Amino acid sequence: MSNSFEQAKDTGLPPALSIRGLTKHFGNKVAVDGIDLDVPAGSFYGLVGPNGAGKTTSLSMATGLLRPDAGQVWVHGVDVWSHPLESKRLMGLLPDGVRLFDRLSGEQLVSYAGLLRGMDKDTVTARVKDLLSALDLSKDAGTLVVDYSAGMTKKIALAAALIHAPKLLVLDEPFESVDPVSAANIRDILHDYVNTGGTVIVSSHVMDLVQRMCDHVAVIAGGRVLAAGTVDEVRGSQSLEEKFVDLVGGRKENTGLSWLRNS
Ligand SMILES: Nc1ncnc2c1ncn2[C@@H]1O[C@H](COP(=O)(O)OP(=O)(O)OP(=O)(O)O)[C@@H](O)[C@H]1O
Repeated sequence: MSNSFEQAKDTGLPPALSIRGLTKHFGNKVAVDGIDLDVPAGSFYGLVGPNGAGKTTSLSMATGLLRPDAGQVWVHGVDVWSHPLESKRLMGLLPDGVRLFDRLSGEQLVSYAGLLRGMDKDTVTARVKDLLSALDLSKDAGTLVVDYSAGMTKKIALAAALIHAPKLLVLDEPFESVDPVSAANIRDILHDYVNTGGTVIVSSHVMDLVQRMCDHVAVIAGGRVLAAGTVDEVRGSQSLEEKFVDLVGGRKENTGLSWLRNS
């Protein structure tokens, strides 16, 4: 894994996201244990790890939503915690499980996100229309978000994250509950975004998806980075799923739950 200074030497640009020594405790529990990570600008970066690995906590701290106990984070060279407004302008976020203003319609919610970002009304109106259409939500534009399904809610939150055309998109579990056609549409949008200079960080439990979709990956477990680099560097001659199981361990022999067997 290169550090931010090597990255700067290679491309003349700072990484899209650079993390050093990021740490978070909850009581006695170490949720994130001194993580270092560089996400190159223009990469499609997967973040994978078992349940409770520290992915959401790391992404929350990296994006200014949760104050770290220690460590620093830069987005395109801007310190997230000392320059919150400037860094947040560069980012679009799809957080995991954060409540939306769900008494707004989908159209109102995305418009509100654009207006909050200081965009003019005409641009917001045009982009909302484009986003709802690209995410197959046009016919539900007037429905209250509280009445959306889980997958529709993910998609409208993604639209709100995209409206200001950020340079870095951070997506926590974006495909959870999303149907296969919508997921394919979202992947197309994200690939197009990366091909035109954006950077995407996506956390996921679906190794096959990360292997196909991402060019870089970091494996996190127990609040530490176990491996990071290009997908090919990390997986070597194995599939990403096999490598993940090797790195993380924890496969159980199927000897338990005898009471669950019918024969
Ligand atoms: N607000 C909190 N209070 C106490 N403990 C927390 C809190 N948030 C997270 N944790 C703990 O920190 C650890 C990391 O949690 P985190 O949600 O970051 O994991 P994750 O990798 O995103 O997991 P998953 O894949 O299941 O979503 C877990 O042990 C979790 O129980």
